Amino acid sequence: MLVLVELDEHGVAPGSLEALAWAHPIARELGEPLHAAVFASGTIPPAAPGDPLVDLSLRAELARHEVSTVHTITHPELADYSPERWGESLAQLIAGLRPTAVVAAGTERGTETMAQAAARADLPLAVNCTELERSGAPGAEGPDGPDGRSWRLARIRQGGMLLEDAELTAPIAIVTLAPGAAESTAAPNAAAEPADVPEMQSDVPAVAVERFEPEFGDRFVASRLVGRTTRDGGVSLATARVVVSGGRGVGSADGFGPLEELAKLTGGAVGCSRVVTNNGWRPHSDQVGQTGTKVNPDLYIACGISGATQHWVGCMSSKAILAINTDPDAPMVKRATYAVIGDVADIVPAVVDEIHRRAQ
Ligand SMILES: Cc1cc2nc3c(=O)[nH]c(=O)nc-3n(C[C@H](O)[C@H](O)[C@H](O)COP(=O)(O)OP(=O)(O)OC[C@H]3O[C@@H](n4cnc5c(N)ncnc54)[C@H](O)[C@@H]3O)c2cc1C
Repeated sequence: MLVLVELDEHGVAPGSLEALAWAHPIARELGEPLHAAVFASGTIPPAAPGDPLVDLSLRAELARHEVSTVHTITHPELADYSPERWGESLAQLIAGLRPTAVVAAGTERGTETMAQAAARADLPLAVNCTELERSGAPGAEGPDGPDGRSWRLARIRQGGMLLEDAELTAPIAIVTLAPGAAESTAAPNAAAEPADVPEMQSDVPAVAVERFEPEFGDRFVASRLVGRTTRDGGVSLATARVVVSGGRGVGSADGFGPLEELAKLTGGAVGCSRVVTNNGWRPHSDQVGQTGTKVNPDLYIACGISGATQHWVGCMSSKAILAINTDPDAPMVKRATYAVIGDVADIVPAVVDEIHRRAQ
């Protein structure tokens, strides 16, 4: 079984930690080793001695998730992200490895890469899955021929309004994990059973590293990165543990000042509803919901947001929701874990003042 592992500046990206945590019990159930694929472009810190491709902390993280082998995909054309090149690389790796299943986080990049890879490998793709298990006997014949395998899966559809049970028949199951559908914990006994994974140098985590160099023909068509804009610090909306989100009730772009301060004090990110982006108060990248980002923080603070279905599907996976609203009957208030009935322009500055007071 193969997991596409995305990296960020801290190592394995949060969505990929979830994908690893989700995949290893499935691999164990199948009695198969867990492999990881990483694109060794830019983000991987340099070399451990004798192992020039994957740094030690990354290997330790992968070992904690029972990964036995990491395939580092390297090519001069992969210095930057390119959906076509990533997809083609993954398709070539899949063709060589023939894993039973390939799993990626349902991030934008994970989904895009898996769609590219599946199309190039002529395999079906199931996105936003929450469950995956083999439903036929190993080696059983499926409609796709002797290699066809049957899988039962559950996946989230229609912006989160429908949980679908589905049957997938394919020689290799290509799936993405719905964001927030798994806890990003390490395997419980991974550290206790180092003998399960191949032995490496004593000071190097026991994960085998294999370099994979894809081939791109001269006429390979791919999009190319032409510029980069950096966010000024802070955490991303999709991975923030606290999201302070504002709706029409915030009143104006300036009304977001106290929300930004609260997000800063809680180490969180600012989100918003579509009314807010339609009004030009915040950029679309801040929008939470069906046509925005799906978030799953520990705490979602919904300020002056009614809780329309299209917004709710973007925040319903939050562990706790605090609604601040003047209307006690607003759907967001009814569904929230906690609610404060009042004017957002009074409540949020009061919370900010209280945090400052307690910090003194
Ligand atoms: C196809 C489609 C896709 C969509 N996708 C999205 C999406 O991705 N994300 C999204 O958010 N929406 C989306 N929408 C829009 C969605 O249906 C709602 O219109 C939108 O979420 C409402 O935004 P809101 O809660 O800010 O505004 P409103 O629904 O107008 O609610 C404002 C809330 O603020 C409260 N309020 C007013 N003043 C104050 C105050 N001073 N203090 C405290 N509370 C106050 C009110 O009681 C009310 O509950 C989509 C719609 C469609 C049709």
